[in-house]
Amino acid sequence: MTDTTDADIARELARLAAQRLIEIRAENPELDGKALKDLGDQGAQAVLAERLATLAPGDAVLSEEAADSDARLGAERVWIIDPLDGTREFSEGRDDWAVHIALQIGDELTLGAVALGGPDEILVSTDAGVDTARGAAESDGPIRIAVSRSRPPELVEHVSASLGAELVPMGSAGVKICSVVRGETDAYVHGGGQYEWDSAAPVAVARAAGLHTSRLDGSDLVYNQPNPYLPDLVVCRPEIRDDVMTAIRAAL
Ligand SMILES: Nc1ncnc2c1ncn2[C@@H]1O[C@H](COP(=O)(O)O)[C@@H](OP(=O)(O)O)[C@H]1O
Ligand SMILES: [Mg+2]
Repeated sequence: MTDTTDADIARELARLAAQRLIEIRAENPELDGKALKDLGDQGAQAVLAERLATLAPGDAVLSEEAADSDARLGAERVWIIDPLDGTREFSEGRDDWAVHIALQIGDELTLGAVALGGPDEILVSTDAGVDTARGAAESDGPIRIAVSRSRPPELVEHVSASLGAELVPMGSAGVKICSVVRGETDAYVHGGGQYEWDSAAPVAVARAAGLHTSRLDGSDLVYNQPNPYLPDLVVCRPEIRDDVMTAIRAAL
């Protein structure tokens, strides 16, 4: 199977799940809070599980919404998926949520597709143009750091203060990483907890766009590990990497 075909599968999976999520919200106007979160998580997971079984039979899957299995550790091909990232924002009727579809082959995160707030806006790491998207929206003002709107890590306040940066709150790790890809922000800094599915797909897109991606200590983000807990990361424009990493070191 070629990368192109895998990218087509990833895009299609992201599109179908995002479409389903839009339908779920429209069909259940009386629901809010936990009930809508659960319906969204389960509905998107069901679509993805069904389509993966058809489009990529034999591949292993690591999903936020499915039981984990050791089988993925010995598998050559592993789809790392978050059927609904930004669950809280989805349940509040906002559009800062995403569907994450990544493919790990062997030791390598080979591609990612991220649907942003619905089926019409999908970033795929293999698309021409991903690498030039951020150029259009460069800013001369202060560095803009995307940060969780519901639980901003304290560390980011320190990083922001030492860089003289502006914080831009939004939901979903995928939305935040893609905001850097699209030049709407300059960095995403996160610490304190997250899992592989929260970052794999958008990190693949960010790498394809030429952005810096790493753990807060500068080490590589590594996927398909026995424990999928991957609690911190930084994604930023390469031009500001040294300043951002210096500020993070001082804040840790
Ligand atoms: N401290 C933490 N521990 C575990 N997961 C966290 C976390 N902070 C953020 N996340 C996860 O990262 C995603 C983005 O969060 P945020 O919008 O606050 O930045 C959310 O994924 P889900 O919506 O898939 O649960 C959230 O659960
Ligand atoms: Mg998530």
